[in-house]
Amino acid sequence: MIEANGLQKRFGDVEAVRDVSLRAEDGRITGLLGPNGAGKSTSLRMISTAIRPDAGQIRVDGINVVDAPQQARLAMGVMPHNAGLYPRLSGRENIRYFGRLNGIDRESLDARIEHLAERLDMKAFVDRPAKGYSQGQKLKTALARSIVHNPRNLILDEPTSGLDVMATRALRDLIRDLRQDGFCILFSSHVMQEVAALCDQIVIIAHGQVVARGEPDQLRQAMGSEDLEEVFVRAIAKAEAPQTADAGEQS
Ligand SMILES: Nc1ncnc2c1ncn2[C@@H]1O[C@H](COP(=O)(O)OP(=O)(O)OP(=O)(O)O)[C@@H](O)[C@H]1O
Repeated sequence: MIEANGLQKRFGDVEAVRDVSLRAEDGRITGLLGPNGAGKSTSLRMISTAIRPDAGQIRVDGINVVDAPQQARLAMGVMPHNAGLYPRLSGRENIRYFGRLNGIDRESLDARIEHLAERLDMKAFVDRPAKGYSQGQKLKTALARSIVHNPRNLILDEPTSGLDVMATRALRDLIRDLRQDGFCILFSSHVMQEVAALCDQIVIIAHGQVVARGEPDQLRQAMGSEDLEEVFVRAIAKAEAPQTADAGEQS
């Protein structure tokens, strides 16, 4: 489980995150949705220990990520935006390298990679150099790499951006499978349809603040529209009229 409370982060004059709180449960997919520049990546980077928040608390499976970042990292798999693979290494070697960095011993690592290659249907390409991989193959390798240490929480930053329809579909299926396995999954997107297709819970942010949250049906009700695209637009409009922004937020 991932819990963040009152996150704030400033880069010089830019208030990237002003007030973000969220709770992502095990066995559920939580989508962090917002327009470009809303503060999604910054929030996920704070949660995944890449940067320190200026204020606020983050707990992953109860571990305080600011006080115990290394311990927290073991509990999380992270797929950053545009995560690259080493092109000359095979998929297996890419995954193994990450596994070794995470301190997994050689024997359990080999077994784990074999399991993931089977689970993610990677056998046909996992021993080829990554430089020839299709988008979908790259994605599976990056996903396997991010969960090689067997975390219970998975954070994905705009995982489908730049992917074609087939690769997007394959990734969605994989994410659903991981939910089935009990993973807590938190991912960001600026595309409402993307989030609607996958998420059990949606947190909408704009201008660094949470402007609405809830299950898709709760959001439809709160924003008075059946169309989730319209829900997104209305929630963002509320953020742009700050005096009414709090009224629309659902817990
Ligand atoms: N390292 C940084 N230095 C300066 N400004 C930054 C930095 N990182 C983010 N920002 C700024 O903070 C704001 C939020 O950025 P962030 O990347 O979190 O948004 P986002 O919601 O992920 O957007 P996108 O969908 O475009 O990726 C933006 O105005 C961005 O320019």
